Amino acid sequence: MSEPGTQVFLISGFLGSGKTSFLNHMLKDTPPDLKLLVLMNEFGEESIDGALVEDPELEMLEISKGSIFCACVKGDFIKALYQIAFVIKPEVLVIEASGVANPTDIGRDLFNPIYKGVYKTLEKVCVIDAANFLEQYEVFTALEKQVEAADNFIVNKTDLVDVPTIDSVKEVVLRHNPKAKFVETTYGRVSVADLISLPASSSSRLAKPADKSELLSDTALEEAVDRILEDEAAQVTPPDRLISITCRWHSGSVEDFRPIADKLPADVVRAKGFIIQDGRPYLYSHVGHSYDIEPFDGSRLLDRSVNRVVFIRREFQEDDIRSLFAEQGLNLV
Ligand SMILES: Nc1nc2c(ncn2[C@@H]2O[C@H](COP(=O)(O)OP(=O)(O)OP(=O)(O)O)[C@@H](O)[C@H]2O)c(=O)[nH]1
Repeated sequence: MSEPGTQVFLISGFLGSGKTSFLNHMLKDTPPDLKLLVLMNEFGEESIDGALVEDPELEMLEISKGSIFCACVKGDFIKALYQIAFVIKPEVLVIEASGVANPTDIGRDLFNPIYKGVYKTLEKVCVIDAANFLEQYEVFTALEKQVEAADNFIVNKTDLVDVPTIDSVKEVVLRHNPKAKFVETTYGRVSVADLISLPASSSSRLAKPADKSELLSDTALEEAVDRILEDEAAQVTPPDRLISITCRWHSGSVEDFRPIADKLPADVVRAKGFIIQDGRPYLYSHVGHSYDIEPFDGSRLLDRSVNRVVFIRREFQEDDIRSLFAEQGLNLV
């Protein structure tokens, strides 16, 4: 019998398109005994998505502060893949890429000889925000790269648009990826079987962690990472110039924060975070020109000692956002 390998499933899609919503749906839809690992990648300096994953039992790794496909944290990504391939050895690895990722090189990364063929298959799904795609597509190169790289497309947020808009979105996607296949939905509710073929799970087939003597030494692994990063064909430059700003503060209510969300500079493309009021967390999520603040019932561990919001924007400055907090009398820490 051949050594069981790992099937890889990449979820791409622009900031706020609905990747985590789809991931949560997908996790409910997979057999409970399947050994599945999620690798979450966030562009923001601080991870918010980790707390949004609804399955408290889930095995999860997080790489924040940049895109796993860009030079900034690609080294961490390659090392994490090494650990996953030989120590964790899941049957399925689901990677949620950051919303600004350029996934062009993922195939080359996964099938690098250092992983000795452990990564068997790669399927790529791109989540599209039907309400914001046509506008974002004009501005952000990452979207074009994500569209070109994917096999399947989830056209999400169809509740917010009319049929001609959905048709226009698909037309643009097909122009860059003529083989694109589409599923339309809301809140990422898609039957996973329509997108990927998961292995029939059997824990008896699970591979054992490799013996330490079989693994590359730390130095050899660093050298392998350097070779991958130095590959001239690799696309390790971020496709779009964006920055992330993290704001933390202690006091204040949801209503104190709302005027800040109302007055955000127009170049903020995504903002999200948690506001704690009377010990209860509220999830703030801002995409495009609108936002929601709703009670959050997630079961994952959440730091309730501080309010924290991450803003992702195009202008490389933060004073205007910090001033909005000062105007509201909220002292940042
Ligand atoms: N109206 C509507 N809102 C949606 C839908 N899907 C997701 N949302 C909302 O859109 C926001 C972003 O959804 P997420 O699933 O966090 O998106 P994401 O792609 O993981 O976001 P990032 O990780 O920040 O890039 C959240 O407030 C969701 O509740 C949908 O189909 N319709």
